[in-house]
Amino acid sequence: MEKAEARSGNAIAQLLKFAGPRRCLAYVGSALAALNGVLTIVPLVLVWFVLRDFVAVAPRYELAADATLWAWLAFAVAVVGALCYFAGLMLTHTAAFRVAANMRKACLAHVAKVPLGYFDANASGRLRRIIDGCAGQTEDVIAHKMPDFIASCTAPVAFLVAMFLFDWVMGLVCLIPVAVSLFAMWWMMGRDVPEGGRFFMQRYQEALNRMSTAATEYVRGIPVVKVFQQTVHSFKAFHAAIIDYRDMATQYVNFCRLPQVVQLVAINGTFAVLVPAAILLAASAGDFARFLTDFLFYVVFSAFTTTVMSKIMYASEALMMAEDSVRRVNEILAVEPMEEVRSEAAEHVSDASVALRGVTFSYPGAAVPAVRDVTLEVPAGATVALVGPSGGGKSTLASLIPRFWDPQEGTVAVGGADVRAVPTAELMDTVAFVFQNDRLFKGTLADNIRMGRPDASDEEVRAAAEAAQCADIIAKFPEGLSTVVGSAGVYLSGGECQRIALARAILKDAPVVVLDEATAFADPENEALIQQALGRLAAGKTVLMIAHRLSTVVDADLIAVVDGGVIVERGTHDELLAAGGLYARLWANYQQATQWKIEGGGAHAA
Ligand SMILES: Nc1ncnc2c1ncn2[C@@H]1O[C@H](COP(=O)(O)OP(=O)(O)OP(=O)(O)O)[C@@H](O)[C@H]1O
Repeated sequence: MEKAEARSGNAIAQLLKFAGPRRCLAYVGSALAALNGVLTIVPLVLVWFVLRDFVAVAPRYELAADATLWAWLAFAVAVVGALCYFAGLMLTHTAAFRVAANMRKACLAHVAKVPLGYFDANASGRLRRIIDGCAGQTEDVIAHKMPDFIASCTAPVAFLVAMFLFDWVMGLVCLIPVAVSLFAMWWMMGRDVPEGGRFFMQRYQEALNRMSTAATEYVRGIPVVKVFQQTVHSFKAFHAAIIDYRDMATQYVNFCRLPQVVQLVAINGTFAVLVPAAILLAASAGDFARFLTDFLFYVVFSAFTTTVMSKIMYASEALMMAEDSVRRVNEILAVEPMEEVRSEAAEHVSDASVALRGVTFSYPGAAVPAVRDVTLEVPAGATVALVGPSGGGKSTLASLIPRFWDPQEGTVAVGGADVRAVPTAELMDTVAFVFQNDRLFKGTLADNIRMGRPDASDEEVRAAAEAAQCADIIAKFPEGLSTVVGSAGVYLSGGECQRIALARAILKDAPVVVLDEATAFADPENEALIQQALGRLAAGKTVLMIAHRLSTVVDADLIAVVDGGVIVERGTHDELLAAGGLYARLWANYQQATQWKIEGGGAHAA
């Protein structure tokens, strides 16, 4: 609730900045809306003139010569008012679309520059909700609510002026409910109290986010709940999120109860003050006919007040939403981008070596570093394996090479150049990264592979698929490489997805390959195919491999054992076995586990 809570006015100004030069459309649209607010009063006044003329000559109505003129004038002003409103809306809509589009573009352009590791901590669903949802919300605010709000504010001002044309005492009486209603609205939304509307939208959105995240976790975990016969309460986070949301909403409703009732009574109760005032004033009215026509004007106006105040109320709510949207979008835009080196200061990759020197890195907000003072040289063409207990820091080390994060201390060099000084495109061309759970995008298998090198020919895509042992996947579907991933009936197992991802990396043909080996493959057949694909990918390349199964690292040029964020041992397989340290223990455990598997399998077969 600190600096981010821009006031509604600021929020609109910040939103309009996204419209660029087109924000003048929003200003002109708002001016037209303001004019329309004034013009809605004028026909009421003119109709009152008609009434006054008729009352003055009653019952010889044909003598009211000007009445027709006033009536036509009222009609003309109403038409001009409607045209102003229409033109204003057209302009605010154009500005609103521009704001929403530019907001989306700014966020997308910015997230493209933030460290890739940012996406680990910020689920794609949450980012999508902010980028798309907030932009959508602001569209409605700029296009409709802002002009409505302005028109609704200028109308009472115009009325204040008009009021002096008639009976100003009755005019003042009519304004009492308006004043009470504005006070109630300020009470609900304007005050800087923690339970007030100003902060409600932020807390409401946060509670909703927590609830939807917890709900997703809950749905994902349903199989576990069923298998272990747990109740809903086992999902404490979901339950707590619902209770939290309920408490927050209840607190807000309790807070709003009194001011909302006062406001609704006030905006609907103009008659309650107008009629007694009229009764009191009638006794002292000199010209009763004139008094009656004035009274009629205020009767018509009181209905108008209700509409105006309702519009102000809804617009205020929308402005609070805009404020919240701006805050969320600003949160994204405030994420420190990864600096792109200026071309004159750029360093270029000269070979396929990788070197980490004195590297220390802590995740944002983490109390202890995930890796500490790590130095590791990987000569061009060598295969280095990172092994070690879970949580030791292997993936973190590997992720520093393609700049998922930048280390706080030390340097990471590829081909002799500090990765921070290598232009992003050059670094991405040099390093291929194969994740444990590589995702496939909605699109054909060929599109998914071609992402490795967009200008690759169909033949090259096919060759990469074959090298990655994908022949059986392609043969499985009648449309082969043109099969759309994610369409009905197209399901790829984890191992199959990884082979497609390997084909993508093979097609990319980058000289440095960072491999995060999958912990578990679906079946031995898949595993053997993946090993072959990995072999094809690694041939002739510099490979940094995070290995979970030690059988794959036996032939590595160097094995680095990572534990507690530091490299505790390094050497070849034989050297490390001879040293009898952590690696030797891990190897013994691994051998035992494999033995157990074989025996278990044998027993099962028997
Ligand atoms: N995105 C993240 N944000 C904060 N901390 C993280 C993040 N990713 C990993 N960590 C922490 O950093 C430490 C090292 O994790 P890392 O994933 O690098 O280990 P690992 O050796 O690759 O483990 P595994 O073999 O289980 O994949 C762990 O304590 C982990 O909790």
